[in-house]
Amino acid sequence: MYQYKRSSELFDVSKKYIPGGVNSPVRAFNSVGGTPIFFEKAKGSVMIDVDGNEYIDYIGSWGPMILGHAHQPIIDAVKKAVDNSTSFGAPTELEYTIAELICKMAPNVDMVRMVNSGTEACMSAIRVARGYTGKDKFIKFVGCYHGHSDSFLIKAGSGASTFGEPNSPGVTAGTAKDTLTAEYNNLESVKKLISENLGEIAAIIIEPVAGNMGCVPPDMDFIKGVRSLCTEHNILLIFDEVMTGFRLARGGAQEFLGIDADLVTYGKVIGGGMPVGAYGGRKEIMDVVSPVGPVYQAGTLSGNPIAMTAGYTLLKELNENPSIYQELSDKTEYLRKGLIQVFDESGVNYKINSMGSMISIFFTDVDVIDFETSATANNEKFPIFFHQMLKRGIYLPPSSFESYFLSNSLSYEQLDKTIQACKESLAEIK
Ligand SMILES: Cc1ncc(COP(=O)(O)O)c(C=O)c1O
Ligand SMILES: N[C@H](C=O)CCC(=O)O
Repeated sequence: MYQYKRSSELFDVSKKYIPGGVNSPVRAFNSVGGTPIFFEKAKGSVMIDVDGNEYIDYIGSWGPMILGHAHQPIIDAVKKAVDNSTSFGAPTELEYTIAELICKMAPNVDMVRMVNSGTEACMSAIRVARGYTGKDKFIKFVGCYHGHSDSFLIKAGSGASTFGEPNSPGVTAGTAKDTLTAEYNNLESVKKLISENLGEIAAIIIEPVAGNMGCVPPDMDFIKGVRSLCTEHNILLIFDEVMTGFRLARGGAQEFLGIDADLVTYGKVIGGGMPVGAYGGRKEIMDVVSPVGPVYQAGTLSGNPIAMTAGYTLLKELNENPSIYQELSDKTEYLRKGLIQVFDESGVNYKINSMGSMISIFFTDVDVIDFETSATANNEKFPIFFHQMLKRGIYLPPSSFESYFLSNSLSYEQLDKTIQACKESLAEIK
């Protein structure tokens, strides 16, 4: 029987010094209730909390733990790197090495600039698109999340929707007016915005496989149509690959879907769990970035040697072992089939979406194709399921608006345990 005594104590004292006791809102368990679990350590796919409870992890630090926690080659490389200093604030050879590797792995990326988070990467990519095209407006999709910079907090997914604040106070009307919102998987909504704002749109930014309204794969006609519209109207297509980059395939969603982007943003994965982000694209576009061009973007700790070491070690392994992607897909498919079987037996309404190693369960009977349909699953069943799974040692994202991320360190035995836990949990929510 799991008990959360120490987590509870830590949550109480944290709330005194940290807003809501957490450093990022989705961690607070607000939409599922109860006490957030405070963790002490993790190895592979198992996380251990401060009360000594063990969980099979389906968050993977929100994506980067593709090969599992405390992956030995990353730990060894980082230990070695810290001896040489934790930051120089000056260029290092490693920055060139990882940039070259990213450009080799990712299609349409000739140049890449490192930043410190996915938010910074997306914010900078929009600035570059504006600087390159000389236009101000951009289109995003309802329920997609591109970080917490002002212009993205308009109908945003992830924590913003979980907390019922898709439009955040603090974002001025002046900023919001340049963010146009279309419906995911609805090409007509994109066409309409373009025709209403002809010649004014710099970029369309999209999660090519959405993960911040749960996992919502793109309809291929839709995503191809978005690409064509961008080409036709001189709009830059920005793929936000903070979740999908180097996860769906070596070349991320661009390779996985066979669609070319003009700019791409990356995040957590390229830091192997350290705080990193990056944006990149064709040379002619990236040449507008300072100090070559006039678009200013900087970062004191950008290209941090420890983060670069962790990221390079992970990317190198992914690059050299493409079978990892097949293994991950096979495991996700095994889990999906197992879940379908126990859900069908249970009689509980559900939909499961998955793509590559991203998967989500939705407690709804409508196909989940956009934010509106995803929101139908944000109901009373989800918190019950979440806590039933938790007490059986399965750690899922504490919000119905998040994707699960599988790690290749998951064993088939752990997947079976998860399916069995799901079967038992469903019996509790009928
Ligand atoms: C698709 C996407 N873009 C951007 C971000 C923002 O990244 P970060 O939280 O590192 O700022 C996230 C995750 O939070 C994300 O999932
Ligand atoms: N959806 C977000 C990242 O992928 C959730 C993580 C966070 O905002 O803390």
